[in-house]
This record gives sequence, structure tokens and C-alpha cells, in this order.
Amino acid sequence: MSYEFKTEDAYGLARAIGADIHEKGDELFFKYCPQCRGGGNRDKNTFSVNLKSGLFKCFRASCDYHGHFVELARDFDYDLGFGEKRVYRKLPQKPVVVRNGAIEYMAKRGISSEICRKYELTTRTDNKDILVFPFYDETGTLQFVKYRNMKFRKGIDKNKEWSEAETMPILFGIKQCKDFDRLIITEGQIDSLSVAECGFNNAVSVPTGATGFTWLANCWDWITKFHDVVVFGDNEHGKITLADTLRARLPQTVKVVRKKDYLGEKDANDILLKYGKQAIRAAIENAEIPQLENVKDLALVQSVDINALPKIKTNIPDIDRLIGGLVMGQVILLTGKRGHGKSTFMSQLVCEALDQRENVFIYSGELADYHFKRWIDFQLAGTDYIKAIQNIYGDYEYTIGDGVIRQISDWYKGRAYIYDNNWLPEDGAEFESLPETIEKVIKQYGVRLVCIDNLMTAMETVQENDQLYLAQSNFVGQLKKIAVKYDVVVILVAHPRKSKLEFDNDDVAGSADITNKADVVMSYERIENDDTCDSKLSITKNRLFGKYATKDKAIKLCYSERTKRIFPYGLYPRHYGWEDYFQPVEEELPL
Ligand SMILES: Nc1ncnc2c1ncn2[C@@H]1O[C@H](COP(=O)(O)OP(=O)(O)OP(=O)(O)O)[C@@H](O)[C@H]1O
Repeated sequence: MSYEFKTEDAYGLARAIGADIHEKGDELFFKYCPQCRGGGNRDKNTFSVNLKSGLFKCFRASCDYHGHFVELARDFDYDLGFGEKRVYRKLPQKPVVVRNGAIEYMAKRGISSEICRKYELTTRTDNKDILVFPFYDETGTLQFVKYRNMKFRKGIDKNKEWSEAETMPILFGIKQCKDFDRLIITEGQIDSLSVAECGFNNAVSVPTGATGFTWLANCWDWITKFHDVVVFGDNEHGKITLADTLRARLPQTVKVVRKKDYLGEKDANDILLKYGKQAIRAAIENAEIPQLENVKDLALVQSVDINALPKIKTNIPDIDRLIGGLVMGQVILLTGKRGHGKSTFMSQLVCEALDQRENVFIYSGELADYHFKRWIDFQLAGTDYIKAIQNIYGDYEYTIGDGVIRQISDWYKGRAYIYDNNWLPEDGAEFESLPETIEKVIKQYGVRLVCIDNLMTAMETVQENDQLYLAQSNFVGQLKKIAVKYDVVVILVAHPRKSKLEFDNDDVAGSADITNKADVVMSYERIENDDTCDSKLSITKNRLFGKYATKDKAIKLCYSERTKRIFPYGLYPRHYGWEDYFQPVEEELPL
């Protein structure tokens, strides 16, 4: 009977696999693609099922899982009940004769002849090299048979293991179970036999590997009678196979063997062969309900003194007093009217970080890299090393000698990195978003201060930005996660929404979530008619310390056209660390 797509089936499948979903237009979005789980970056909402056509697709290029819902249902063992109950082949029920070939082979795997006899292992009459595993249900009826080629030659023989066609998949070892107390489920037959070898009465294994769960419906009434279940799957890529699905689908307590109790081995049989029966017993007794990976016991959370958190000082005393400096793990939003000096202030903070021996990464979507370098070189150089020449209009032009620039560059070489705006992925290569690059530079170059100038241009590096506000919110959310995960500071420059006399947090252009997700919000603006300063910095959000600097309490600052430095009035000129190594060059003596 052919299948007609129904929207309730899409919802039903989502429920069965425990997916987080939301409907948008005709699409049913899954928070994570069930196939790729969002990849290494855990990309969200890349997978959807069209509720009209039943077609599904994951938009991650490297996944590209797509097709019709009926295929999705097949892949995730979701029964679409095509209207007919599947009819399986009835097998002849004659007693199994246990043969020596099976006993000898299993002896090499640490399984005794008693266990071989109990589980009725044998070899085929037509080929003594094929081991036979008979699968009986609780009534003792043979339902399923699995074969294993004991002399399997890779690349020559077709299959190492296969099963009798059209038979009903059930668990191996049902008939041999003794009571409904504790059931131990393994992936492979030899693993459940290893468990039985260690004295456990209720040891079973799945019929068709870690991803096939058709057996669950066939064994449902039987398996749900057990008081609890221990999953002893294979230890693969840091995960225990079978565990997630069985924990999601079985109603009783499901414990899982702890990763550390595998002692670096892959499965129960490997543990038995290498470390003996006691190691298997300990693994089963120590099995536990896995802790939720995303929930912690508050009492075990490390207590920290927020005043002692690692930070980069701005060396502008009023700012450090109010926000404690640029505290690691924070996203700091820097806003202000166009052309008022946000980028200049940001690069000044880069100088401070470099002086405190912290590595930095800058994304400057508007300034060419050489332009950014020039600004920072001026700020680092300071008045003594900048030459002022009057031009034909009577204005001053400022330059730094090549020798000084060389010495400044040598000082920050290998510690300051800038995003290459001309970078394009090679043909066919996947586009890398800015957050991905940021994670890489943090890991590879030990970066502790990340500066993004600015949000709008950075969004161009984010692939799915057609819904701009959502994309911005996700982007800032990703930055916050990176800041916390790697204990770094992120400074994000963003434009204000509108020109008002006084800035407040709702004035950042774009999604309101931008300010929600930032830890500190500050705005920099020029001011006029003040004898002691020409700009001010307001602090309108300060998550850690709660202190603000707004209106007439805003921090007053001075700007030097010559050095591009921003500093508090009256503060002694700042000298940066490169000067400690300064070697005068004759034509470039400090002026
Ligand atoms: N008081 C001041 N503070 C900071 N920069 C100033 C000041 N006065 C003039 N400037 C200069 O103004 C120019 C523009 O500054 P900058 O690019 O830092 O502003 P911005 O707010 O980042 O601009 P945009 O909104 O276009 O990104 C720079 O050359 C900067 O050195």
C-alpha cells in the first residue's frame, strides 16, 4: 500500500526521536538535523520537513540529508503503519545441535562451552565456517537467525555477518533470561555472551546493530516488564551506542555503563578478554543514569571572587573602577554615533591588551588592514615618536619613521591577528563563518581579546542572515558562548538605532537581543563646549557590578589627533611596552 504524507506523521516522528521543533510557514523546523546533529558547531534550525509536500532537507552543505518523509521515517525506524502488519517468515522449530566448531571459536573469545550450549550456538551444516546465533522469543520459538563468517576475509568475502531473510528481528538471549529484574543489553551477540559468561542471567543483544530498532516494537511487551535496564553498548567516538535511543524510548530506569569502566576498550568482549570477568561485573554494577550533560549541581560549581576574575585593564581608571576592566568571559558592546570614534576607542583597548601581554584578534569590516595597523601604530607610538609636519594649508600631518614602526611591529608580532577581508573559500570548500574563525584563532593563536568592528559587516560572514534580527541574535549568542567557553573577552561594535540626546540600551540598531546578550554596554561620543575633554563614555549596562555611568556621570575623555589616543584628562602620557626595547635609529631619534 503506498503512503500519503500526513502532517501528523511529521509531528509524530519528531516526538518519537525527541526533536525540538517549530513550525514556520509550511516548514516544520527541527532544532538539530537528526542526521548530522548540526555538525561540529551544533548549527540550529538547518533541517526542515515541508508540511505540504513531505520533502525534507538539511541545509548544511556537508550534510545535505534530503528526500521524502517516507525515507526519513525509514531511516529513524518510525513506523508509518502502511495499513498492514508486516508478516515475517515462520522458521522450522527443530532442536539445534551445538557443534564443536562453534565451541572452539567462542573459546578464543573467552566464552565457555556451557554458555555456548545454553545459548545453542552452532555452525551451519552446509558450511562449518559459518557460526549460527539462534534468536528465540520468550515462548522458545525461533524467530530470527544471524550468521557470522568465522573466516571472514576483508575485501574478498561479501559479508562478515548477516541474518536469515524476512525473519522477525528480536533480541538475542530472550529465552535464556531468568527473571524480570535487571536486563543487560549489548550491541553484539558475543558481547551479551561475555556478560552471561560473567554470571549475569539476563543478558541480551540487539539483532541488527546500533541503529536498527525494529526489534523494539517486536519485544515491547517483554522488555517493558523489566525493573531496570543496563545498556552496555559499544564505546564508540566517546559515546555508548544504543544508550540515547533506549533512554529516550524505554519507560523504565535505563542505566548506562560508564565510559571509564570500558578501560579504554570497545565492548564487553574486549574487556573480558583483556581484563577478565571482574572488570565486566564492575562495569555493570557501576552503570548509572547518565548525568544530564547540560545541568550541573550548584554546590559543585566553583565559587569565584568576581573582583579577582581575570581581566584586561583599560587603564582608564574610571572605566576600570566601574566595570572592573574587560573581564574574561564577557561580551562588551560598544556603540556610538557614526564617525564619533568607536573604532578608535576599540583599537586603543587593543593597545592595552597587547601591553598586558594578551594576544588579540580583530575583525574590521570597514577599515582596510593597513589602515587599522596605522591607527594602532600611532596609538602605540605616542607623541615622542610621531613627527608633525605643517602642510600647505597650515594643518599638521603626522608620520612615524619606518624604524619606529618596525620596532613596534616586532613587539606585537605573533600576538595580534586581523581577519583577512579578501579571503574566499577555495572552490567547493564550505564557507567559514566569523564565529568559526574566532574559535580557531583562540585555539591556534592563544587569543584572549576578540574585537569585532562592526556587527553589520560581520553579519556578512554569516551564511543564513536573511532573517537579520534572528541571525544577529544568534551571532551575539554564539559570541557569548565562545567568550565563556574559552574565557576570552569579545568587544562588539554596533551602531545606534537613532540619534537621540542620551543613549539607552534599546537604542542599539538591530535585534533587542543584542543588548540582552551583552554583559557590558558602553557608548562613546564626542562632546563640544567642554574645557577639559572632547568626548565621553557612557556605561548603560554592567552585568557583573551593576554600576552605570550615564548623563552627567558619563566618563569624560580626551582625544589626541596626533596620537589617536583616548585618555582621561590630566593622566600622565601612557608608555607602551615596546619602548622598553627601543633602539634609537639616527634619523628617527625621538623628537
Ligand atoms: N573625540 C574623538 N574621539 C575619537 N576619535 C575621534 C575624535 N575626534 C576625532 N576622531 C577621529 O574621527 C575619525 C572617525 O572615528 P572612528 O572611525 O573611530 O569612528 P566610528 O564611530 O568607529 O565610525 P563609524 O560609525 O563610521 O564606524 C577617526 O579618524 C578618529 O581618529
